[in-house]
Amino acid sequence: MGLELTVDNLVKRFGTRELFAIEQLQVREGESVHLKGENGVGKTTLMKIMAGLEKPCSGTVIVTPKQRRWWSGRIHPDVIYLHQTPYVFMSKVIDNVAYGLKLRGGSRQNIKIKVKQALVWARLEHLAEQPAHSLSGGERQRLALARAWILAPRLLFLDEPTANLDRHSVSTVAELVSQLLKQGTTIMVSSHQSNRVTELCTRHLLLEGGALHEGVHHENMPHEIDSMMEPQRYAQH
Ligand SMILES: Nc1ncnc2c1ncn2[C@@H]1O[C@H](COP(=O)(O)OP(=O)(O)OP(=O)(O)O)[C@@H](O)[C@H]1O
Repeated sequence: MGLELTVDNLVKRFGTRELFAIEQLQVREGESVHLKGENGVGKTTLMKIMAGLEKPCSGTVIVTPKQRRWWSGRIHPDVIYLHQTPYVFMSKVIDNVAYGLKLRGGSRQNIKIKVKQALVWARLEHLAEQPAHSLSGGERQRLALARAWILAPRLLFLDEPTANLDRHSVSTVAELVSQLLKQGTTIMVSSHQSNRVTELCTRHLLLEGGALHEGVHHENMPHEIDSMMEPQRYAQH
């Protein structure tokens, strides 16, 4: 059964200010969603609530097939939220990539193989031994994507993944996101403007004036973009 996330009557307030009230939203497996909206409208807050990292004031977010009340504090293992400014541990790049997989358990040999695959996938192999905190903005985004990729999420929230990146870095991030889509990962990406990553999306939502508006669907827009990568090389994980 496909993963489905359903939002019902979600309200978020900070003090007396109502940030948004969202009656209904469904995200189905395989979708690629651009969450658009001006700075400060609540994109981050909404995605964090959907990812189970923040509580709404009222309303529900339910994911099926595993029904779960996200704000009970439990994070769904198939859902990952990547922050706009990726957090890195004070350790080497390779250890940052391995972290989540080690928490999940598994043989050392298997973890080693997957970490290597993730580093190659995100084009970070040459930086494997470098301290993660010394990475550039673009490299950090790739590290964040590698850490997500290695855990094979079914739903991935990307919060402004191209903020402050130059054109080349945006293209590289777009290529990695394109790979994730081809592998079947459902993606919601927030950005106040269109860019090469949001262009991969077939569904567009606009958060404006505290309400969510459905945009245009481009059903047949391919997820393909020019890529120098070998697409299916590490498709299984
Ligand atoms: N913990 C908090 N307490 C009070 N206000 C908050 C809190 N978190 C966020 N806000 C406010 O809620 C509003 C929405 O913030 P949010 O980060 O969700 O917006 P955004 O659409 O993601 O913005 P941007 O595009 O600039 O990242 C902002 O005005 C912010 O200051």
